[in-house]
Amino acid sequence: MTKKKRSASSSRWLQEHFADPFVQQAQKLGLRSRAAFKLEQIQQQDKVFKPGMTVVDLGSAPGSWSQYSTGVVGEKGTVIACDILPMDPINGVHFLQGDFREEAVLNALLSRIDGKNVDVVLSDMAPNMSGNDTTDQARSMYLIELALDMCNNVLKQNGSFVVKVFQGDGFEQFVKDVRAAFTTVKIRKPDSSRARSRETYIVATGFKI
Ligand SMILES: C[S@@+](CC[C@H](N)C(=O)[O-])C[C@H]1O[C@@H](n2cnc3c(N)ncnc32)[C@H](O)[C@@H]1O
Repeated sequence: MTKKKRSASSSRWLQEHFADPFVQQAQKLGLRSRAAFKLEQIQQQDKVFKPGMTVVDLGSAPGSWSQYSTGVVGEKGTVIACDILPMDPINGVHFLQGDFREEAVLNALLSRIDGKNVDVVLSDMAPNMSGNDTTDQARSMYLIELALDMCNNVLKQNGSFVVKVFQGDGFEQFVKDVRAAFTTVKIRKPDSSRARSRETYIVATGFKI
């Protein structure tokens, strides 16, 4: 069988990926992805996690945000994670595999959470990109709106929400909706987030209920 030749763009991506200092550092530290450094920087700036907290991690695979959060909340804390893809087990993390857009998956997650008992909702969810900007943006906005609904279902008063949002249609309205629900809202672009990526992170604290 002849090997399929890599496209120029995928070869470039691979070269960039392996030369990336955050990728190298993540491998050295046994982290599942470089995304951990984004959350670490958010924690340094905004102090969203404390030991003993309960965290929900939406779009958790391969697991570096779950690894990072369970490390900070410690044995007395809880991390409940969900992804459409499988995720290898992490000590202290309760993982549910399923599509968060499905009501049955939402209900299964809610059944693992004891009412409005969550301190932090994380969402790093991103849809599979089709290459059509309009479709991709709409799919991504839908996921983050569901994540904001999750906050309304499970967050304690003064809880926090960290969510990846792509700049584009719907961004400004989403920021407004988050501002209505939280007392403080910051828009962050961590150093480890690639400059050319439209991704930003909204860090919202002080959930109003
Ligand atoms: C950028 S990755 C998350 C990386 C993760 N935060 C980490 O640190 O390892 C985005 C994830 O969102 C997940 N995702 C996308 N759509 C989803 C959905 N409808 N339900 C659950 N997970 C979803 C993808 O499967 C993917 O694993």
